[in-house]
Amino acid sequence: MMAVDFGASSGRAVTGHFDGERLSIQEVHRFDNEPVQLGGRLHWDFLRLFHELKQGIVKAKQQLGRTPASIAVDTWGVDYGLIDPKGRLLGNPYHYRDLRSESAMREALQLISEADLYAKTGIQSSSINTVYQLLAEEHLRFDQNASNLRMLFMPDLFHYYLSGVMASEYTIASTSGLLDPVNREWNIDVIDTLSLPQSLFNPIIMPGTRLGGLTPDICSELSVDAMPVIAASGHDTAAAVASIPATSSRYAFISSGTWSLMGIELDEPILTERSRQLLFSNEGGAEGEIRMLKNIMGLWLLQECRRTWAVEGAQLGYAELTEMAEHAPRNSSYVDAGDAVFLPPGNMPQRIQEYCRSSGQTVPQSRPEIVRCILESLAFKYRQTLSEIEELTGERLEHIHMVGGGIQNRLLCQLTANVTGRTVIAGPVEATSIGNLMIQAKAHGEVHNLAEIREVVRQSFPPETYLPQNADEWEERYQRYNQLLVLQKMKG
Ligand SMILES: C[C@H](O)[C@H](O)[C@@H](O)C(=O)CO
Repeated sequence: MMAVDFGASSGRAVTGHFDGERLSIQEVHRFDNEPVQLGGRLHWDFLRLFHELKQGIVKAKQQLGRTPASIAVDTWGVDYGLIDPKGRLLGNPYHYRDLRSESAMREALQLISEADLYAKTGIQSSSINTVYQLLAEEHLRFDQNASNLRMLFMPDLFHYYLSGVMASEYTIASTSGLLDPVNREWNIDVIDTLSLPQSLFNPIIMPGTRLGGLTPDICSELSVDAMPVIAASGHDTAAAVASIPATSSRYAFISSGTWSLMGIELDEPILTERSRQLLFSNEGGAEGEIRMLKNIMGLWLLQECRRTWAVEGAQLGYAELTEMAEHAPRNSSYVDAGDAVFLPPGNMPQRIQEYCRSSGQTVPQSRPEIVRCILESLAFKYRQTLSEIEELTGERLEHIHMVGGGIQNRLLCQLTANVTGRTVIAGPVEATSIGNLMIQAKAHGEVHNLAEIREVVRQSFPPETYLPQNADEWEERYQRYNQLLVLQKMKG
């Protein structure tokens, strides 16, 4: 089998061999995912990404010596492409960090209240949500043809160009702010209230659905057989959560990458006014369960600092940045890693210093101090989010499973254990690709449910454990962080 995982900053094609007990994986192609600023708007470079996908298929066949048994694509959430009646893509998809949807969000909330929208869709209100992006869409506002257009989320868009089949896979559709989290279907009432054409939306399919084989064009272009295209779990976070090597059900998870998605798995959504105020979303899982989670800015803060420092002439690797933070002077400045001020691209070191200055804190000057401030602020945000999850569920969670590329930052894993006072179980790094591959294995009937998938992951990719250290010292520092946030909120 092969999985193609598109993250917000990089992508990879990974082959997987499942022998009935263990999964072994091989990365056959890795590539950068660089968005493009064009005419003041931020876009994904879809043609480039589709080319990289095809490179991945060619290299997978070379590595395996035959066409893989199947393929599935997963990507980040919320973004989409529009397809015209002739099946053509109407331009490069917009990037969710493009701020075009902010005004559309304000307009939408004139038509339906935030509380009502949350009760009907269970998604935290954010301008990145697909619902607001669609309302900002020129093609829908001014195009006579609007009612003949079809919307395909990023993984569905790749699957369409591989198989010719249009459909909306459940987990990715659940990131839109347009799905009813109870019946797991489009919320027509919301769609009509916002005057979006119903014809835009494709039928919802559940994870593991076979869409069809590769098109003859793709097969002849790449000299491969028509392997099945499977809509495994299109949303990368859902694929990552599916591969958590958990033994019990009472744990919190953190899917760590460009974003940190922190939450818990539930049978049914929590749609209370309190969960809305705390900015929790109810996204869909690989077996129809609910991932109640919060979007936290994550390592995007570090990625953007690294990009800014590169422009200043300092090419710094992530390991180097972490090393610097390990030896940084004692930090006492924090930012709220949930604050939307950090969403758009830009000079992040300056934005962090400005945040500390305007909140009356010591301003971190050096790069090591800024990295340390970021990592500690993330760990404190995880602690705050953990207590909110426990408040909403009424349960104490004994440990935290951390998965994804971000766990390679061992300092952040240890800080998370220290600040939360809980055991952190870290792994696998390639959780998204592994989850994608194992849901394909399920579609092939090789495994039957999430519990079996997690047993395979545990045996194949043993996780690492971090135990809390110096809990008292971190408890006192967390209280200071909390006071700071409360003050910030009061200052609005
Ligand atoms: C916008 C983010 O991509 C989305 O909210 C998040 O869930 C994700 O997909 C992270 O990869």
